[in-house]
Amino acid sequence: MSRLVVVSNRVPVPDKSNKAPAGGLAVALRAALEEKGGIWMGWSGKSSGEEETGELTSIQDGKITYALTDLTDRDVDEYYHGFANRVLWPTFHYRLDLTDYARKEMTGYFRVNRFFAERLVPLLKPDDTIWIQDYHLIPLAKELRQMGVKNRIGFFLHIPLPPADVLFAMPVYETLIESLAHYDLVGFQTDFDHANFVGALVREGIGEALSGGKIKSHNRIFKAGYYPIGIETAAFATYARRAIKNGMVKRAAQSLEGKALVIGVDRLDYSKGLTQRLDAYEHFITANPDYQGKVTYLQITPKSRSEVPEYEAMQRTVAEQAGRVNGELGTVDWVPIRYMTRSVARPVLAGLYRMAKVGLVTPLRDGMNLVAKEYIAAQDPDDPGVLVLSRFAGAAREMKGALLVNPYDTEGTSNAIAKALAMPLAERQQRWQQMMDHLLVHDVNHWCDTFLQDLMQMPGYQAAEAA
Ligand SMILES: O=P(O)(O)OC[C@H]1O[C@H](O[C@H]2O[C@H](CO)[C@@H](O)[C@H](O)[C@H]2O)[C@H](O)[C@@H](O)[C@@H]1O
Ligand SMILES: O=c1ccn([C@@H]2O[C@H](COP(=O)(O)OP(=O)(O)O)[C@@H](O)[C@H]2O)c(=O)[nH]1
Repeated sequence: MSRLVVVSNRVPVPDKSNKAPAGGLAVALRAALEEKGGIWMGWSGKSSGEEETGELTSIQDGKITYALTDLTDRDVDEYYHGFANRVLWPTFHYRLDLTDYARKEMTGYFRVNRFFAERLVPLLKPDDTIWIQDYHLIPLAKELRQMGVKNRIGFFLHIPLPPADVLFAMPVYETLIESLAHYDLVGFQTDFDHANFVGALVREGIGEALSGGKIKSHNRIFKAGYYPIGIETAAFATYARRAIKNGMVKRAAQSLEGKALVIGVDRLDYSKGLTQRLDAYEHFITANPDYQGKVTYLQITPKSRSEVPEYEAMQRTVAEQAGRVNGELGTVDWVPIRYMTRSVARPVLAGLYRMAKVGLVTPLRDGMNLVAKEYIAAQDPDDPGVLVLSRFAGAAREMKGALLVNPYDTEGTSNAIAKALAMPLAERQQRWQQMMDHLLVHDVNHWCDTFLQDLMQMPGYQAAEAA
């Protein structure tokens, strides 16, 4: 059986001192690695200062070897904060206004990808299956091919892929598209992302769609498809059921004093639509005065990528906005918004989701959004809450029982909050059941298995295949 080699920017190394269960992606990939045996390689999250680090740190856990590399300060700055998070992230999230393209950082991005390839090659065996994750590592297959690697290589993009008009505004788009042609399978989160990719190739005259999801481009035939990522649905539902015994969850429930809970959980990221969401909540409270003092909105927003200027600026904007709404609408015995920037462990999150009558997931653009799926998995079947979901989250392609909103439409989102809070039990149950049935089948193992099955069906790397 062929070994699996996963490469991602961040590597969820198991931490025995941390009792919190890992996220679904880590669990699914770990399960696949455990079954096949394999390697998970990536950045340690640490900087080695000015000097390039010599050795990979290797951690053995059962049949899995975690292989971690430090990066220099310059690498972290140019590759991660710079090109990945100031060019690729905003462009792929349709935010050309926030894209800050610089040639130096682009060079750093390609340099770090080559560095990853150099580190990976000595670890590889000829029949390993390689699965590369996300936008940080788009050029990695090309680098590996140049070093003679002929293994099957798959790539999964966790964030959206925008249409050609947006994508082509990025100065280096040709090189990145060409890089994708070195994979055997390229996976996206949704049918829209997949269609945008094929559309961009066709429009540029650099690719054509063949039958069976195959694509001919840059003298290669490879496959592209969509594989919406799932969560560990059944396990998450169990955490949520058990969470009522958790001390912190109990204290949170008592502190509500009977008020209806509305919850939002997002990294502090401009793609998550936080300012628009706060506007919508303010509008809801103002337009529905009967709810004053009867509802509490808890927004859990761990800080993220704080070294990137746009993220740092957002920390102030969102905190000030939450403070202003509380100042203007709050009373001596009611705070409309509880806003926190500390992260919350997943078992506690599961309990909070279950307690919440409304899950507010309103990104301006999101690859998938696992919070939307976790909120549904955590609900009590006898009294489920309602998901208010942005139509621009990848999750909206699957979660048909949600109240879909346009997050730019303040009044529309405000109306959806009101509708969710007033929704009769029978309708809530019918909507929830439909989504839960879907999530139980389309869980994270399903995502992992379908991607790997499709990858294994590819014939392997043949440079002259399409000639
Ligand atoms: O590693 P960070 O820079 O701290 O960022 C955290 C992760 O954010 C992104 O998540 C995406 O993947 C999710 C799972 O597929 C998806 O639900 C979500 O919509 C995406 O935004 C990023 O793509 C990851 O690489 C980061 O680790
Ligand atoms: O305080 C927090 C906030 C978020 N999360 C987890 O972070 C993930 C966020 O994933 P999502 O796909 O929603 O967005 P991303 O941050 O990857 O863009 C989810 O699994 C959340 O449960 C968490 O564990 N603690």
